[in-house]
Amino acid sequence: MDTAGLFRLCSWLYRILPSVCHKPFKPLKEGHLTHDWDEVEPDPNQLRWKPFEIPKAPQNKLDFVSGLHTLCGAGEPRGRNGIAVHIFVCNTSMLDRCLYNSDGDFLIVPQQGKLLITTEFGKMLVEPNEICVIQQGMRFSVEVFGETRGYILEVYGAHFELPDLGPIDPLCQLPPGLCNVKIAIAQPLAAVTKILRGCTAPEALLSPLISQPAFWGFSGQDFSPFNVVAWHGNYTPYKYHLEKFMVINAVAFDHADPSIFTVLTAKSTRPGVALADFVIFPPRWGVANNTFRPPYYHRNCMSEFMGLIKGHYEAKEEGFQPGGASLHSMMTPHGPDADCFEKASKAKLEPERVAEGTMAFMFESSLSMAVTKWGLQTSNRLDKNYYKCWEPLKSHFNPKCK
Ligand SMILES: O=C(O)Cc1cc(O)ccc1O
Ligand SMILES: [Fe+2]
Repeated sequence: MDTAGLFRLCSWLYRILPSVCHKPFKPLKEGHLTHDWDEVEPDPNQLRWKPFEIPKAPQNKLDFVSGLHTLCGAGEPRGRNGIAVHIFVCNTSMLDRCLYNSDGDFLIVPQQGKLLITTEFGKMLVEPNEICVIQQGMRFSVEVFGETRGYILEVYGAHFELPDLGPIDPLCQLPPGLCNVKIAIAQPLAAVTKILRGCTAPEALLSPLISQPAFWGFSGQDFSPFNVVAWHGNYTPYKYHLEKFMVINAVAFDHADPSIFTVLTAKSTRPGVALADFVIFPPRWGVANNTFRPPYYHRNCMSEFMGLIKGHYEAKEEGFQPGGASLHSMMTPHGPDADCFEKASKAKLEPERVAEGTMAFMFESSLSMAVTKWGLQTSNRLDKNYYKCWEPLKSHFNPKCK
């Protein structure tokens, strides 16, 4: 039970047997999660990763849990203030085991492969271009159908909610803009009544425990952890199709801040400053006049982690690939690559489709994120040449020009 905004979040689950009947938890060596942000020296550079590699089954079988890797983050779960970005790569379903996160909430962004997620509230099929949120404490198990990859934003101490909409949330008309909860958010429909397998596999119920960046597990429960015959309440997992986002943009001139593309936000304790925003860059029209339409060059007070679900990101046609990522730390300069700059500077400013067939996203945080050892070294996916994409930029300043 928790509160977020004006709503008390709470659900009641009616079970065949209470969850409490189980053997003691034991620490487990599983996955590669951490919230040790001092593993390696901080790196203020613009960072970009090539697509994270998905191991091949059957030689290297990984499920959703064993294929989890922490890439970057800040803060920590004990103090209930922080975030982590994880990458998951897997090829095998979680068999006879499930997971809950006692530290925080997971916003899951599948990039390749569908996830069939069984929860205590019901099942959700989550495909690339959809996202789902599994909140603190909710047990779930993930079935996959081949090589699967995606991104996770974890928040400690806050829940995701719709961003404050200000003037685009009219009292007299429906629907309000951006991600409209009334028409768009789907919750699992039915309680699961008949998943009867219990936690019989070794260490079948896994939990990353507060203060331990590791999994704990128990086995020997002879009834299903999903033994819920009915539930009611508003604290549930949910999913959202990114195509349903109502995109708002500048229709006269200038480049609007990407916070207009915020799907969900997790508020920090400082009013107006997000612990983390989940922002998308969907297909849309670009119509602004007298404007350099791609993102401007900028340095700002947020950490910007970006991923690409499909297609090409408008500011970097090459190099930033689906299944890869980038991180621009606070105050680190970044912006369109030289190709994009040249093309957009010469382009005729007619209405044009932007980002057709594409879905890029950003996890933007007011915290200063550090990268893990896996991110900088072990994953071996860091693009050492990223900085070169800006090298061809040349000065066009010519005071004699009319
Ligand atoms: O850096 C990025 O590519 C993300 C971004 C996009 C945009 O349109 C404006 C600002 C911004 O940080
Ligand atoms: Fe940016």
